[in-house]
Amino acid sequence: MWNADPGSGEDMVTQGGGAVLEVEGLVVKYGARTAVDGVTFQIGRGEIVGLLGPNGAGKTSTLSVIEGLRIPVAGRVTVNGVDALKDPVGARADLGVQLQSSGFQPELSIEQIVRLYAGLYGVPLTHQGALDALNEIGLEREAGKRFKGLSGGQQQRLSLLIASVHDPLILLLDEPTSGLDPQSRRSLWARIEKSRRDGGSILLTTHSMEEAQAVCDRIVIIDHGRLVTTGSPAELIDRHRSDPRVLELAHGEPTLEDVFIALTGSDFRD
Ligand SMILES: Nc1ncnc2c1ncn2[C@@H]1O[C@H](COP(=O)(O)OP(=O)(O)OP(=O)(O)O)[C@@H](O)[C@H]1O
Repeated sequence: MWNADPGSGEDMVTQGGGAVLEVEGLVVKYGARTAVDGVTFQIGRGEIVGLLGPNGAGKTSTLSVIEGLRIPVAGRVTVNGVDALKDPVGARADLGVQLQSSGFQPELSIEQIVRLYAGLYGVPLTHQGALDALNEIGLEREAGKRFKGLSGGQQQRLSLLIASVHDPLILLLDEPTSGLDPQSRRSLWARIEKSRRDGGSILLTTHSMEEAQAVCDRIVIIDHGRLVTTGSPAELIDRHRSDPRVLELAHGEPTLEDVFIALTGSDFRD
């Protein structure tokens, strides 16, 4: 079910009738420090794209600009044809952003949180509607609890539900499965796949190469704020399988992780 190697990213974008997200020449600076240095990539309709890179590569900074939380020094972001820098509110209507746990109101119950965000996104839910939505992620019985009373896996499932409650065209997920046990991780993957089946596109970051290989149609690798390469997991492995650095790292058949380390180096990052 996962990673059926749908072909190159270019093909996906062309077949899908155009990109739903275009990032072009993005430059993000913090003072004198350049965090993102001219990154360009596109996401086609129904694509799951993994934005990968070592610590400090510029992934979160890139997502922050797409989400409208940070103004870039240069570049363009287009969400379903809308210039996200000129019309951030218009662009946000098509985005589902996974909030970090600290973003949720501590005094509200889970049901109230779901209904609050559904209302904000313009898809108000009744009491039963909220319970049905919670039932989908196995949290119906926790409806009266506070967010902090949920386990890590339950919190992640809830934040993914809230990010996707309005069926956004594009879901942006920053390390959606970090710290989760294998069961919760699989359940999150299933929900991500469901969003895609419903016609959505997903841009996610992860440090798990196993996850990227399993879930993503296409990988965009960045390092030191610059695009290193892009392609489906199978393409990246095929393209680099004879690279001496990959041959040295691989134990048998090369993996995406072997290619990733070969391309980004084995030094520790900040
Ligand atoms: N608010 C900030 N102020 C100053 N520098 C920042 C800030 N946020 C990020 N940086 C720097 O910008 C660079 C890119 O950071 P960013 O968080 O985008 O990387 P990342 O790829 O998401 O890293 P990680 O995998 O560790 O989350 C890093 O050098 C980081 O130290």
